[in-house]
Amino acid sequence: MDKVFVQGLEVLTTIGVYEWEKGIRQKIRFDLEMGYDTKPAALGDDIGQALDYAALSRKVCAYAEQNHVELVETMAEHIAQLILAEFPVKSVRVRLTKPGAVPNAAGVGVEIERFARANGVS
Ligand SMILES: Nc1nc2c(c(=O)[nH]1)N=C([C@H](O)[C@@H](O)CO)CN2
Repeated sequence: MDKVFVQGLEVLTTIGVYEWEKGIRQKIRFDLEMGYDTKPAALGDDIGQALDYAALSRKVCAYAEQNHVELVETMAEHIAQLILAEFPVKSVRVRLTKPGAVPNAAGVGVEIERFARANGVS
């Protein structure tokens, strides 16, 4: 399956399990990979048949900025379900990194993969 990806998409949001985290915004980073047939867009050289990674990135940023959760797991799941619901993709892989959350680690986080249902509804 072809893939369309977005790498290193950074968002400032309120996320964390500790009280001190609930009053601040922290940076999170998304690496996204969508299963999508790119051939029709390529044959027609047509953005209308492409998975528009700019539009997708805007939706992800808006959601992550405006919705505050405790766990990186929760945010990753919400983003995966948002993409499956709003874009005609076959699958989505979401890697969410929280840089600087753990001293001496460059980043921590989760990576999940979710699939569209067979009938195209997620
Ligand atoms: N599996 C997880 N472990 C932890 C999380 C999380 O979201 N998932 N979050 C925290 C704190 O919010 C941490 O990021 C603050 O430094 C701790 N462990």
